[in-house]
Amino acid sequence: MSIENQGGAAAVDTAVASAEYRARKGEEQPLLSVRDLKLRFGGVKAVDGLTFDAYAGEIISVIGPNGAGKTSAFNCITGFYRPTEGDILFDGESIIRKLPSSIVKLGLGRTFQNVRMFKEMTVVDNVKTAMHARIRQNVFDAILHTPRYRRVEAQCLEDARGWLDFVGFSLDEDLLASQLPYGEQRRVEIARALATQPKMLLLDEPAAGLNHSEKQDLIALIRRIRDLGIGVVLIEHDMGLVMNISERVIVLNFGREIADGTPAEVKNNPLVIEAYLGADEEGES
Ligand SMILES: Nc1ncnc2c1ncn2[C@@H]1O[C@H](COP(=O)(O)OP(=O)(O)OP(=O)(O)O)[C@@H](O)[C@H]1O
Repeated sequence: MSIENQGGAAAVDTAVASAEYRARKGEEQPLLSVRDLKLRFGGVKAVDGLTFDAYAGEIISVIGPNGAGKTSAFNCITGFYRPTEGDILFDGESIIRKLPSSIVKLGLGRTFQNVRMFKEMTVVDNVKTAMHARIRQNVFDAILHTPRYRRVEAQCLEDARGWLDFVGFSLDEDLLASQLPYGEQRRVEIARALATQPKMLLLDEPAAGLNHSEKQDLIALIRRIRDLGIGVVLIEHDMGLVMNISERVIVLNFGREIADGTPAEVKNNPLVIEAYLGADEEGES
């Protein structure tokens, strides 16, 4: 895979994005701050001293060859793995000892490389379930179906439909998740993540398995999410999409960050070119 000659007419004005980022750095508190993060699996350094900041309302991509440590880093940030060393601050608070469910409640949502939904539940119920992560329903209200319970449920239903609409889901909300084509499952997964009301959303390979037109829809959707003021951090192998949409790109190789800059900056970075060429050569041998 090459990272050269990617991007396109619709790519962000990276010079402006870069200047804005530098102006913000030091002035504004980052929403997410990853500090010298390390994760080892036995002798393997999956993440090796990763440090970066991410801000609200910004689209960042984390790229790197297979095995570079991208998903491991995401799993540390979202509480699925406990890092070996380092710290992760979200909204100024350390989250490295928190459970994934608590991290979601703080406002850090995510999607997974392989879609994770309740396959035998309807689409709309899948989204409502995600909302329940934030809503406290009294067990007696639930059993007795009190007016309070019915009011909260009605609000959940309305919000779930709102998020399905927002992601462009146009099929029947009462279909089972297992009945959906793959591209629609991906949309609903993003609706589920949005329903947790994140301040920041981590998307793990959102374009994987999508066709060209679905990718165009995804690009528009990610921009709409950013326009809500939500920070978006994505891991992605589709370089056309990355270069088109990202305001900033962080490049990992062997668990280490080798570049952090605008798409134009990283595309021309010799270390990045070498990392990708090396990966291509390994693939060919
Ligand atoms: N649960 C695990 N146990 C042992 N080693 C692991 C585990 N998860 C990841 N690794 C190793 O850690 C390194 C980083 O893997 P990781 O999946 O984070 O990379 P990645 O950049 O997300 O790769 P890809 O692009 O292929 O998804 C690899 O060497 C991988 O083999």
